[in-house]
Amino acid sequence: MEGLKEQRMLDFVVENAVRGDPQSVVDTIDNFCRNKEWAMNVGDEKGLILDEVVKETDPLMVVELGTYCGYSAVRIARLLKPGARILTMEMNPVHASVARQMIEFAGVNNTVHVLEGSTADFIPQLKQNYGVDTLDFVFLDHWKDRYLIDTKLLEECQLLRKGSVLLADNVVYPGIPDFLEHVRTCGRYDCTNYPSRVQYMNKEDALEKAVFKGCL
Ligand SMILES: O=c1[nH]cnc2c(O)cc(-c3ccc(F)cc3)cc12
Ligand SMILES: [Mg+2]
Repeated sequence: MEGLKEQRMLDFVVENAVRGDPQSVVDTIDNFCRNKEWAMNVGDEKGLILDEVVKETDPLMVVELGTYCGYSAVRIARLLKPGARILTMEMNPVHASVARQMIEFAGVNNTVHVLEGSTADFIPQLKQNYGVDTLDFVFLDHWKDRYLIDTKLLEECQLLRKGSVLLADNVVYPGIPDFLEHVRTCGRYDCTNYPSRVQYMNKEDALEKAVFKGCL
């Protein structure tokens, strides 16, 4: 097996999925991860919960923290109405490159824009450099040590408004205790836990939804 797992995943999608069909890309990645090589996409089980929260939110402005190979960006984009936008941030240049190709293949590149670099740099730039007013939906799926810092940064940058929805992956495994403690006790969020399992494994995990109640 040459090269990186992520490159092999992209090759498998190009070989087996239907160009321009985001559902086929999602299904093919899940097939790859179940039957060939595990990878840390949010996956099909937690993906169904993600779908439900996206559909109930029906967002126009989405930010994703942690693109990886683009699976959840494609998964979210396939549910959005015309004019909706996803800005997704990825630190790892190889993953960002694979994600851009995955998003292009799925035909959602007019909806999804990959920002290569750190959330610490990009979040404070969203209003001025990316024309963002406030965010309707944020998917946190990057690194456990960044969830809380970045949530506070989103607040400080006035990017959240009453009703903004944060959805966090991995709150049980790998586990994000400081983030959970904050959103559940600071008084500014209404929280809901969605028990599930680690992608493609029989191990407990969960998603946490935190709806911002406004600054006052
Ligand atoms: O590092 C991660 N970032 C974002 N999402 C993740 C995710 O959904 C799962 C895991 C993960 C799960 C099981 C395991 F044995 C090893 C890593 C890591 C990340
Ligand atoms: Mg995750």
